[in-house]
Amino acid sequence: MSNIDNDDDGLAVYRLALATQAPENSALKQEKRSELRSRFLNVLEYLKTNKNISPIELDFYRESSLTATHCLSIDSNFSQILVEDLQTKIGCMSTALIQEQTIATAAALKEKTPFVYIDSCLIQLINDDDDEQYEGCSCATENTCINCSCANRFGINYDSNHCLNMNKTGPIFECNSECNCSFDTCQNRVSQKDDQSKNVKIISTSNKGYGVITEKPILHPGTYIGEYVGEVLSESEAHRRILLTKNFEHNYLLLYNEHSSQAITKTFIDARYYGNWTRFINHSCNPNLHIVPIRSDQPTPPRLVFFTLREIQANEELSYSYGTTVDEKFSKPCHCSSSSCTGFMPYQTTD
Ligand SMILES: C[S@@+](CC[C@H](N)C(=O)[O-])C[C@H]1O[C@@H](n2cnc3c(N)ncnc32)[C@H](O)[C@@H]1O
Repeated sequence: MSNIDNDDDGLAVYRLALATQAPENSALKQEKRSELRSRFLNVLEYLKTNKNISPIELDFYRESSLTATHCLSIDSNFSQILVEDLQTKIGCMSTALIQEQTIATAAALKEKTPFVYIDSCLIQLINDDDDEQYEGCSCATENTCINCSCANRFGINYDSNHCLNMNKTGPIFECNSECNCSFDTCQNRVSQKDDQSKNVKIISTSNKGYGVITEKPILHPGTYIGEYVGEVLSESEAHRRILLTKNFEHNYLLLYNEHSSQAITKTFIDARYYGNWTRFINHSCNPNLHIVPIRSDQPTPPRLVFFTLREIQANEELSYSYGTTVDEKFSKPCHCSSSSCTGFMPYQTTD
C-alpha cells in the first residue's frame, strides 16, 4: 500500500545522545514487552488450531492490560459478548465494556474482511537495541507539560487546542511511562488520549471498497484522528507479504520511511489480519490527513498517527496519501475523484 517518506534530521542525533545514558527503570517495560510478545504468539496459535470453530459471528482480538481475549460471538442485541480468555477459559462480558462503535463496525464487516480488532500494535520482532527506555520528565503532577523536557526536545509539539504545532519540524516525543506528570493534565500525550473512533462511520463506497467518513466537522488542522495499528513486520516479512498480495486485493501494509543524516528508519505495519478502524481509510491525491511518527517510551517502532491537514466537513471521507510511487504498469486506478487525481494509486514496494 503506502510508502511514506518523512524528512527528519533530528532523530539520529537524539538517538546518539541517548546511547550514552543507561536506561534506569526499563525492567518493567521489558517485562511488559515480552508479555505482549507471548500473548501475540498465543493468539496466532489459537487461530491456527481453532480455525474450524463455527459459527463465529465476530472475530476480533481485544487486549487489556491483563488478559488477552478472543471474541467468538456476539448476541443480536449487542448486549453480551462471548469471549475466550486465551490463557484461561470462555466467559461472557457485557458489551458496555467495549466501545459500541468498535462492535458495530466489526460486526458489519465480519463477512467481507475478517480481521482481529486490536488497540495497539503487535510487535513480533523485538531487537535488544529497541528496548532502550527514554527518560521521563520530572514535572510536577499538575503540570500541563506544554513546554517540558519531553515536549520541547525538538520544538513544542502541540498548541493550546491540543493540535499538532504546524510549524514543527523534527521528531515528536510525547511524555512516557517514566514521566512524573499526570496522564489527565499532561498536554503532551495527545495521541495517547481518545481518538476520533466515536465520531466516524465505516461506509461502503462505490469503487474503493469500504471507507471512513467523519460524522462531525473537524475544525482545527492538526487534530489527532487515530493510530494505524497492526502487526509490526520485519523488512523481509513485509517483502514476502507484498509478493503474496494479488493486485486486485485490498492492501493494508503501510511502509513509513524516516530519513535522518545517518540512516533511513523503515517501519512496516500490516493491518490485514490485525487492525483497527483506521485500516479502512482510503487513499486520496488531495488528502485531508497525514501520518506523523510519534515516540514516547522507545525509539522503535514509532507509533504511526493520523492528524488532520485542514478543516474537514461532516460526512466528508477521511483520506491520506499512500505515497508517491506511481507507475501505470504496476499501479491500480485511483478513484479518489479529487481534481488533482493522478489517475493511479501509489504502488507498493519495500523501498
Ligand atoms: C487500507 S485499504 C483501505 C480500505 C479498503 N477500501 C477496504 O475496503 O478495506 C487499501 C485498499 O483500498 C483500496 N483503495 C484505497 N484508496 C483507493 C482509491 N483512491 N482508489 C481505488 N481504490 C482505493 C485499494 O484496493 C487499496 O489496496
